[in-house]
Amino acid sequence: MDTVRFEELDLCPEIMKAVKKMGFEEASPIQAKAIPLVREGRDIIGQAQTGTGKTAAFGIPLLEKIDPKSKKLQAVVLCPTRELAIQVADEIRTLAGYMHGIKVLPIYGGQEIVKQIRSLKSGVQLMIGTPGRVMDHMRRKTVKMDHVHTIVLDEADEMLNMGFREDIETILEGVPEERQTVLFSATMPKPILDITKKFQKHAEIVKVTKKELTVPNIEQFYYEVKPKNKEEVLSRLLDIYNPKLSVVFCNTKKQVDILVNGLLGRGYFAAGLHGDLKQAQRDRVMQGFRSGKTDILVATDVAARGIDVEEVEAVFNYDLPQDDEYYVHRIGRTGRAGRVGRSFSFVSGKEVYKLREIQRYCKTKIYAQKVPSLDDVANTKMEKVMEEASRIIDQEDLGTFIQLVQEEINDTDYTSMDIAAALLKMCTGTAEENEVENFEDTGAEEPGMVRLFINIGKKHKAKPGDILGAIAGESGMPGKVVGTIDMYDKYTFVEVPREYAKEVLSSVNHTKIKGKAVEVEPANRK
Ligand SMILES: Nc1ncnc2c1ncn2[C@@H]1O[C@H](COP(=O)(O)OP(=O)(O)OP(=O)(O)O)[C@@H](O)[C@H]1O
Ligand SMILES: [Mg+2]
Repeated sequence: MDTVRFEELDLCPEIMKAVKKMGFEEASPIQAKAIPLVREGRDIIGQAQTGTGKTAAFGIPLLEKIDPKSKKLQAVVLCPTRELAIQVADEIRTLAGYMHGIKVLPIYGGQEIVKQIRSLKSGVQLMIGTPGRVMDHMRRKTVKMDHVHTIVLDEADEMLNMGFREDIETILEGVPEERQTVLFSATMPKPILDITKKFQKHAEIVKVTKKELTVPNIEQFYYEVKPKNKEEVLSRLLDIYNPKLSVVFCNTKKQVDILVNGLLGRGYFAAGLHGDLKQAQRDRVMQGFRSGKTDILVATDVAARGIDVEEVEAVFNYDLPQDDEYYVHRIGRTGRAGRVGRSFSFVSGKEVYKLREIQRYCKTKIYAQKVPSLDDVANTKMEKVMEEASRIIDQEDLGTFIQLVQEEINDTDYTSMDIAAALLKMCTGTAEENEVENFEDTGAEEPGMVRLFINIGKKHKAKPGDILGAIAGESGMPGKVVGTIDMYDKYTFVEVPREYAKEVLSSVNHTKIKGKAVEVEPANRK
């Protein structure tokens, strides 16, 4: 980052104090470039990568332009989503924390209009709103635009796309012509730039030039995954990378709901966000996510733009986005303000071509990765547990625990190794079941068969070619298991018809046969 200190930008002392309190040391490049121009009153089109501080780039000069003595509405920021309106209002309020007499109000659909009208009457100078609700207030005359001198369109390209264009036009027609109009986004597709001519006067493009549209501190990966395996692969990646917070993007509301249920069923703290939820629910979901109570936000593109949550360490494209720009915005939910992040995109079949197109558009490389196996997941969990165990051994007093283990050894015929292994197993938890349904290629030789790798216990030694009728008999399913393939001591590969596989696994667990069906392995055949 080019370094410009906030001192050099000549901010008013109150804002300077707030900026320091927020922990900003240097102005980001877009802030350094845009603040002086917006302050001069110029119309600008500001473009800079995700998470590089565009909000303060317009928020600071906007606050400086507000006359606190007048209680009239003076500036309006338009945002494409309700969550973003709330967030931008919060950031600007924080920036205004030491200023007196400035009222900032978010206005969005789904919130009680009567309450909004009451707040508006109390003299709001700066309104942050979604286009639909702002228009609504203009129609009701509960908002008067005649003293508005500045309008900001945050995520301008999104708002000017077909969906919002008319609304924006209507709003701008209601604002005095001598206004200043400022647009910001991380992406500015050419057609949008043409449209902006209609809204702005001699606009200057303020672009922080970078080759890539995405920030370099996000590592970008992709996985080829069949649609029905996506949930399993997502779980494995979550287990391996263990991100503090993650955002998972799906293309439909229905998929969001399905995935949230699936993840909850697997024991993850996930919540969904999409346009069919009531506003109160949406607020609850965002609050839960911001506070870390929910660590996986599953969302449609409503969460793709602008949302800033510090600890998001991973973004998943569960479905590949339809538009290239959306890829940029979605993955931009991580790696913000110089932090690092990772993005994982799932593609199946022909979508690989779409992914190539996205890479060309973003001018970045998205690296292909192999889906981690259950072994990889288990190893990662094991490593983490062992790391923590080493720390405890080195740093903590284990006297009483050692004594307890010793007593257990004296009372039983277990070794300390048995006890350590059992505890490790408890800590790491092994993923069993489910796999059969999810995993297509388990390396079975015959079509329609699934290969299982199971621990049948030493006394059940089976030879290659045996029919494991004995096990099947014990588990109450004679004749369903078809044959063994390989032998590794007490571990045996068996091949069973796909439709019986899950039943076999669970019945092997039920009977007294020691051990469990530990894994479904895509085994290497000779
Ligand atoms: N100069 C700065 N130094 C450090 N952090 C900053 C600075 N300016 C802004 N930030 C912080 O960086 C984060 C990202 O800022 P912001 O949300 O404005 O990004 P953005 O450029 O609007 O991204 P997007 O394109 O995703 O909307 C915020 O948490 C913000 O408080
Ligand atoms: Mg933003």
